[in-house]
Amino acid sequence: MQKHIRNFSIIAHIDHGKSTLADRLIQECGAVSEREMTTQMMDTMDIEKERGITIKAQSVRLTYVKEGQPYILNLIDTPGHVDFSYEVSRSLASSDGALLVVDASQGVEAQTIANVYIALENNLEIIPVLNKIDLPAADPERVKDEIEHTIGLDCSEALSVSAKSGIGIRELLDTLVDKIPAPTGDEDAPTKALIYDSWFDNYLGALALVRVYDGSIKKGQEVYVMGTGKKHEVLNLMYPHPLAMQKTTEIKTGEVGIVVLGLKNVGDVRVGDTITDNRNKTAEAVGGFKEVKQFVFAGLYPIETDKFEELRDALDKLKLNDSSISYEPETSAALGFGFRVGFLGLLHMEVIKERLEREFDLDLIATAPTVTYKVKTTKGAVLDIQNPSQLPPVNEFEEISEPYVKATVLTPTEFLGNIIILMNNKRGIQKKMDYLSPERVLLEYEIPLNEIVMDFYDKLKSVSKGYASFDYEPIGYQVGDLVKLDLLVAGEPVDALSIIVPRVSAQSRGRDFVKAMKEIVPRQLFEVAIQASIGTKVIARETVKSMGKNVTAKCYGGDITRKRKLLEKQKEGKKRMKSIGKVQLPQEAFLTILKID
Ligand SMILES: Nc1nc2c(ncn2[C@@H]2O[C@H](COP(=O)(O)OP(=O)(O)OP(=O)(O)O)[C@@H](O)[C@H]2O)c(=O)[nH]1
Repeated sequence: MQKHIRNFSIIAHIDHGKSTLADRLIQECGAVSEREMTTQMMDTMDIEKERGITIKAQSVRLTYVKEGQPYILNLIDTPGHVDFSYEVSRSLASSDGALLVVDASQGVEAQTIANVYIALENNLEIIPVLNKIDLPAADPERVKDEIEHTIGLDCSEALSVSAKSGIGIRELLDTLVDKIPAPTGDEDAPTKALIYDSWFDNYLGALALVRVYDGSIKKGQEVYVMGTGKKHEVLNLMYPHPLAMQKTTEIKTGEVGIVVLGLKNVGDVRVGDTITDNRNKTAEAVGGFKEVKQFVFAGLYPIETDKFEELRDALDKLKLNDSSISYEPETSAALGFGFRVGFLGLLHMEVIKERLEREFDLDLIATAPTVTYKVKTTKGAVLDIQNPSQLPPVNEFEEISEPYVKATVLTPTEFLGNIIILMNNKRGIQKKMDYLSPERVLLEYEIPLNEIVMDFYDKLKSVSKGYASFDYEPIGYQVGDLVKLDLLVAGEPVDALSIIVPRVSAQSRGRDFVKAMKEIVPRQLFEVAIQASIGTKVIARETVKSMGKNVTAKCYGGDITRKRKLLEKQKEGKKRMKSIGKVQLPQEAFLTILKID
């Protein structure tokens, strides 16, 4: 019965307690035993548990009994980090309501606002929930005012809870049953189900997590996937659960479930696609949501050149689970064969690189991340450039455009000055400044995305002692006065180190770049010139002096084990080095540009 189903997501700024709240709801509904209960049940990947962040949205089906009536609750825990906002958008597309969790000791932050907008776009019933009221610093009244002021959401009936100690959890469950609308699909219409997540399981193959809008999906049914135009037999059906998925024979109207079609490739059950009955097709697919789009691109190269095929295999396997990466082979004169990989953002890039190294035992060099530039050539073509070294010569193009974003920053007022300086340095244009209270202020900027994919987060954190929060959304392209800056090591241009920079700051960037490189390039047996150039014009130069002697000379005789250790260390260091011509460069040299202002 649809009237006893509630489909909802939990949305919040990072660390405001979504995963902890999900744990508590799971526990309260008795979906896992005391013994099985671990913290952050819904964060199943190792990296998620280690970093304490949610990367993939997860679903769980719960049963809650209110006044003797059992209700089916389909809960979706969503990630809070901006890189993974498309996960939020697809979770919300399949929900009827959202619990908006706000840390009562902190208040509204950048992702609180961003996620509420996605929920509003999907016409969801939003229930404000003030979490962490057990903390002495909790100030629910102030935070309610903030929510009303920034988002315009009525907070008179907002709930106060502590996900940690369990205060207010029953009331929350009762409220969501009362307030979140039940699904309203047509039970007799042809099957219509939205795939809102898919992943690869080693035993079962590609799995599709669906929300059924009309009709139902039955075991043994012949279904038709509208986007791919292929028909498949439903081999199995399950209800989602972080520990033990429960088998079923039918997923009914309004329900959420996992469909097993025996497919080898997740590409056959793409997120956003619609499943219908092969003999009785629905007229229209379910309306979509934000497409996954890669914003950040970087070259990934194996340190050992013969590992290229292994890297390809590893990427193929990762893609089975994380369809949000893109990759194509590229070659670099300096680094050999590798891939240009597209990511959702910098955190996503870090996570993928770490998984490739850890799960597939690869040593990789990542080049500096970059955005997609649009280059209009003199012949009238528009090229998408995701690798600075591929920018055509200056006389072959008319203009370069770069992607811009609307950036929202929330900060305690004491850091306002620092943040304005930072945003100006990053070419940001201020669009709004709104005091939420005498202590907190909201800023909106238009800013080139490229400035953000460099080390913006770290800088923002350091100028605000970690208190400012930040979110962004793309707003299209603008023409920029940009040039390519090349780096030469011992007279050789290193293509993997080229970057695109604004002309006005090219000179100073070039100087800082060579200075920083000088610190990183180890002394060689000969003198090494490090130069920055624009076209053929050298604009900055530093020299790394020759070393000549063996490092053990430092040991003044004596302790032989110390000598041996040093030699071993030197050897170990060499393994992680990359030879560029005659010069050995360490891995971090390729990310030097991220370190300079
Ligand atoms: N004191 C207190 N701490 C809480 C409460 N709820 C969550 N926390 C803590 O806050 C931190 C963040 O909680 P998470 O549940 O991981 O937050 P999240 O919103 O899921 O974070 P992401 O998954 O990274 O987006 C953890 O250290 C929790 O233990 C609460 O009610 N009271």
